Amino acid sequence: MIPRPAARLTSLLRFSSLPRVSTHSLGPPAVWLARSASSTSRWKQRQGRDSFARDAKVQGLKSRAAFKLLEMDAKYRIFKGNGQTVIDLGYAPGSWSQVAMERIRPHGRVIGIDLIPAQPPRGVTTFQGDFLSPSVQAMVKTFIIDSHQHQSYPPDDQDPENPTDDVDDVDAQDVDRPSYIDMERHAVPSPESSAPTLNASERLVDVVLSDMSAPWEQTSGFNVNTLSNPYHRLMNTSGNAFRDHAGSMDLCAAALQFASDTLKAGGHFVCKFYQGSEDKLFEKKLKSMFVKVYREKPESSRKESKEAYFVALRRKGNATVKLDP
Ligand SMILES: C[S@@+](CC[C@H](N)C(=O)[O-])C[C@H]1O[C@@H](n2cnc3c(N)ncnc32)[C@H](O)[C@@H]1O
Repeated sequence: MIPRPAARLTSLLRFSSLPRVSTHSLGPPAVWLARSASSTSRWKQRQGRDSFARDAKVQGLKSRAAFKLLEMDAKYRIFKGNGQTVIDLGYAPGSWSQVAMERIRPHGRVIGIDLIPAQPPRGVTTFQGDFLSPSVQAMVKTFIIDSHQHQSYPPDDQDPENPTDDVDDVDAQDVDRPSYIDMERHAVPSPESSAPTLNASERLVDVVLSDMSAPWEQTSGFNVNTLSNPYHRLMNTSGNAFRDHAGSMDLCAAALQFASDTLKAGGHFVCKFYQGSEDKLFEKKLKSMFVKVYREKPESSRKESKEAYFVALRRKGNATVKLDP
């Protein structure tokens, strides 16, 4: 039985966020307006009835998705504690990153990647870009290696539970990284932009998480100009089960290829998918690379959704996968 979220998450309450407001909005295309109003009220009604959504709000978590990861972590011990490196693919709005950060603080690091701009949770380093793009993957890999070489921890005599005020002023790590526009410039695959192949000693990641799901057309939230919860502006399923399944398998494949290149021996991998005909083949690939592989449908995942998760534990030392590009 999963402990009540409120009991387990009191320490996450300290995560508060100041909304960063964008100054312009183009507004909705006229054709979406009618659907937008009704789907917004349906969404609001559903959220109102949803105890996980309410708990998330009360506890300062960026979305109800946090509880899925908390359930899986309670069952499988995905995080081993202080100092780990966690990659959070499809991090926005950031509740999985909040959970991961809480588990691996004070010396761990969480690196989030998402298609859409979002205000990163405190202490999380983020990139905006399409993770299916080899140039984005290459940039993240290079960042992991470079930042590992330059990693600096606070002095030992500083109490990690009570960091000094100046640490509190920093919302997200200030890293020297290319802008989104720089990334887009390299979006056309070229030999230089393809992801570098890493040798075993350059595999520095402890956990790869992927909650990516393909954003569908915007149907609500056109009047929301804040980055603090961009999630509400996207639907993450198309309503077409095969399309959702096929899209999710592409995202899973990209996440697994990245895990194959970056995860340490013994590292863990968690990946969302929409159930369908191709998931067995993907599970087989996972079993070739990890000691244990489980399918999970967390209690907090909506019953009516075909969404589920693979939890793959303990990467085998020399096992790699090569997936079709
Ligand atoms: C369900 S949300 C993730 C919620 C998140 N785990 C949390 O706890 O806040 C799925 C996210 O995947 C992102 N996504 C989908 N396809 C992507 C891609 N190709 N590259 C990067 N992010 C992607 C979407 O933009 C969306 O923000």
